Amino acid sequence: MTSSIGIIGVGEIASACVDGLCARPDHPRFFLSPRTAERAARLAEAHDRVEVCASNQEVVESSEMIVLSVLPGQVGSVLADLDIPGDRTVVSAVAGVSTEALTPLLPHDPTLVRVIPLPAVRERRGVTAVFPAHPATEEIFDSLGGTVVAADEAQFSTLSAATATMSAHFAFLTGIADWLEAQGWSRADAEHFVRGEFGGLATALEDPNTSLSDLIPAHETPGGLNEMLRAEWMDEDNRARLARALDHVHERVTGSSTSG
Ligand SMILES: NC(=O)C1=CN([C@@H]2O[C@H](COP(=O)(O)OP(=O)(O)OC[C@H]3O[C@@H](n4cnc5c(N)ncnc54)[C@H](OP(=O)(O)O)[C@@H]3O)[C@@H](O)[C@H]2O)C=CC1
Repeated sequence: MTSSIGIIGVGEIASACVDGLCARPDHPRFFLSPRTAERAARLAEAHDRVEVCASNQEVVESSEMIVLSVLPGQVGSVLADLDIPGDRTVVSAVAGVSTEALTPLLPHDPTLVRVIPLPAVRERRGVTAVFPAHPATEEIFDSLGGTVVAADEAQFSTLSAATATMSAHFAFLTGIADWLEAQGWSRADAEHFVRGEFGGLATALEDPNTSLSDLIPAHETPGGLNEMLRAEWMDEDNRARLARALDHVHERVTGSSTSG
């Protein structure tokens, strides 16, 4: 595995990666940007071989692989201040900023890989999209839960669009709790019940031998209540609206620029 990883942008997703990787006793050394001092200090205190550098450039000097995990609107100014040698690998987690947009910001032409890590990497259960194929990057993210490698950047961006569905999932669960509350349940009981109902379904998702479409009949009785709700709620119109909403997000992520 890569022996040293630098992190520029020690935010939510990068710290989830560091926590996840540091669960392995043989984890790489980490060199963190000093910008988010409190979070970087927590990571350095929690794990062996994790150091906070004096500057972003020191992160670059110390690391074989540099994970770039700032917000899309920050990436231009962050890279303008850095000199990244051509023998480094830059792994960009920055959403929606294409290789074409990043390349002019990396004049020494380091290897550039794009990834979409998800928060579950912290528990080593996050499947990360990677483009292009890059064995060292895949090894890192395989150890955090798995990877899918896109054949081209257009295909990669479809997974970026798919990640936009997470909060809608929670909005769906909130809608069920809202309905229960409107029927007279306390908010606490309604939420407790919905959390239990859906938390229990995670196990079904973990079985790779059952396709998602097979999980539908596995969770309904013919002519039963689940079938009734699904047919009325997730009808053709609703599925088409979901596909259209994904199209719109996809259009947004593919029309990217470094100004985010
Ligand atoms: N969260 C997620 O689930 C996912 C996020 N992403 C992408 O990953 C990137 C990071 O997201 P996330 O972790 O959620 O965002 P955060 O806002 O939590 O993290 C961004 C970090 O970058 C730091 N930063 C800003 N400017 C600089 C700088 N000049 N030098 C060093 N660090 C700097 C910020 O510090 P400060 O707070 O001081 O500004 C902050 O700690 C984004 O592009 C996002 O789109 C991709 C997949 C999933």
